[in-house]
Amino acid sequence: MNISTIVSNLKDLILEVRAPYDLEITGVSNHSSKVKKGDLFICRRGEKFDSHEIIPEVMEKGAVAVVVEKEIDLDFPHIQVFDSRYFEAKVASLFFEDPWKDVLTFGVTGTNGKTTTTMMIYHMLTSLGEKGSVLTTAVKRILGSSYYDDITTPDAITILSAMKENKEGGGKFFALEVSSHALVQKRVEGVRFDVGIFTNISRDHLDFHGTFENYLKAKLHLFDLLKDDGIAILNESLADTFNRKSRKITFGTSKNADYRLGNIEVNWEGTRFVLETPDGLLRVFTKAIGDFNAYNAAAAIAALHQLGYDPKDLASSLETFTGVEGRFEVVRGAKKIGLNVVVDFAHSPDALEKLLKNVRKISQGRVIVVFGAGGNSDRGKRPMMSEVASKLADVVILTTDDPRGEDPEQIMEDLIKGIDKRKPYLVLFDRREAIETALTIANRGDSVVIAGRGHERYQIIDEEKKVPFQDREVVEEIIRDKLKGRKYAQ
Ligand SMILES: CC(=O)N[C@H]1[C@@H](OP(=O)(O)OP(=O)(O)OC[C@H]2O[C@@H](n3ccc(=O)[nH]c3=O)[C@H](O)[C@@H]2O)O[C@H](CO)[C@@H](O)[C@@H]1O[C@H](C)C(=O)N[C@@H](C)C(=O)N[C@H](CCC(=O)O)C(=O)O
Ligand SMILES: Nc1ncnc2c1ncn2[C@@H]1O[C@H](COP(=O)(O)OP(=O)(O)OP(=O)(O)O)[C@@H](O)[C@H]1O
Repeated sequence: MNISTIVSNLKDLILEVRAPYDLEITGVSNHSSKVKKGDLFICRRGEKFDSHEIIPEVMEKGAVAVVVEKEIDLDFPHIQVFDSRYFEAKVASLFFEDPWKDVLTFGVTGTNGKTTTTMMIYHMLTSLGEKGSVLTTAVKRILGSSYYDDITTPDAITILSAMKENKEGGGKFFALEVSSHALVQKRVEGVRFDVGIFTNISRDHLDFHGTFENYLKAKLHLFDLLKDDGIAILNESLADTFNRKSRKITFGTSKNADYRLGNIEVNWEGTRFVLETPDGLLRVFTKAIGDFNAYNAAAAIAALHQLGYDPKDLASSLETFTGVEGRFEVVRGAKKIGLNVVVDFAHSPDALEKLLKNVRKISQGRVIVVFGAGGNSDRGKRPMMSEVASKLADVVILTTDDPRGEDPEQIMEDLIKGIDKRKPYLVLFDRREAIETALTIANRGDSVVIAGRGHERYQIIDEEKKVPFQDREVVEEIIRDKLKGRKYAQ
């Protein structure tokens, strides 16, 4: 691709071009560590860094031109644009040849359930023999190959190059989890979706969005990115917020919902419910535990049914969906010491409430919960989470999550504010000790819930130092030790 192609396709986004029109671009990049020879490098102003300042470094690494947002005196091929991030998304789509075209693309947003709903779509389609790819917090799989990354929704270049790989490898669909951060930072601006799903909204990420209205607005923007014949699928509670031209389909429990859920039953084996679809009644079972998973399944089924898939095929493929790592994940080995242990990613008040209500519903014994709160994030949700825990668990053990750059003592103070002091609670900063204590004080038949970090493989301390720690692995190690020492729950 040459500069001329970029200019003719994206002229409205460009302020000034100071580069030869026949200059060939063989790649696009946005981070100095990823620059390759022949690249067009996009300079961005970030929270921590301004890559306009490292142009000499990227030139040395082989970039042949740069995109700048600031007016700078530069004797090197460059294009000045109004908005680097928006331009990045559009130029990446151009460079990777609009890889969302002729491929079924799904974007899933919402406060909770994004990963699960996206993975349900992926599971149903692959079970039905379709080839495709998925990007979520927990699973990133481009056709056959998987990789791990902390970010939920990657940057525009990563997404669009993955979409191209998917399309070139014969992928017929691409399912993408879309965070509200990504929507604000224009990471998905270069994609057009066949289906956009909005699972639900409750308080989260207000540190980033400032107000709940901004948070909602950010999420709703997903629907501006639908293809002309794209479909918007919303939780019925959000139906009134939708004022776009696209086709709107709702799911929920009221009789107005297009896909109406009923008779939700949850046990340690999974979740069962009935779904009234526009084509008749469907009985659904999934091994993913939790009544909220019935809602996630309803959204996923609605999406595929609207695209023409047979609802019965969808329901039968969902039967083998076992859930997502770190989401209501039952640690099987805990049965050997007589306990139910659940590892879950719930890190918002709403998710914690739904999780604990479900565990309570299917448990005979007491419910003991271990959780903390992440640092450098929404402080207001911390006391709300402990209030929920005090209300719904018999014993609360407060511990450390990812403190990142924040003082764990400060985070703990925020958490303690919401605790009901008349009920049993403990404060144990060391997460391993907190988990071990929960497993030790639990009696046979009790349930221990370890919330907040789900599948995550390390804790982030001292701003960005990563210390290996995975809740499920720690539980398994403690159980092994207990079995060796024969310290069974009584
Ligand atoms: C606060 C935030 O969202 N930051 C995101 C943002 O980074 P940034 O552009 O501000 O980065 P920066 O470090 O200031 O750097 C500025 C520019 O210099 C470049 N740079 C920087 C350093 C360097 O050595 N060389 C270099 O070229 C960077 O590539 C960037 O272009 O844009 C980056 C690329 O799109 C993101 O990776 C990064 O996410 C960081 C890692 C992050 O943790 N974000 C979280 C808050 C987030 O987005 N979370 C949501 C999920 C939330 C949830 O549901 O829980 C997500 O989608 O993951
Ligand atoms: N539909 C739902 N409503 C409320 N809570 C849910 C729902 N689905 C999942 N949860 C809860 O939220 C947790 C995270 O689920 P999931 O990973 O699917 O959500 P997410 O939106 O992808 O989260 P994140 O954005 O943090 O990655 C689950 O472990 C469960 O406790």
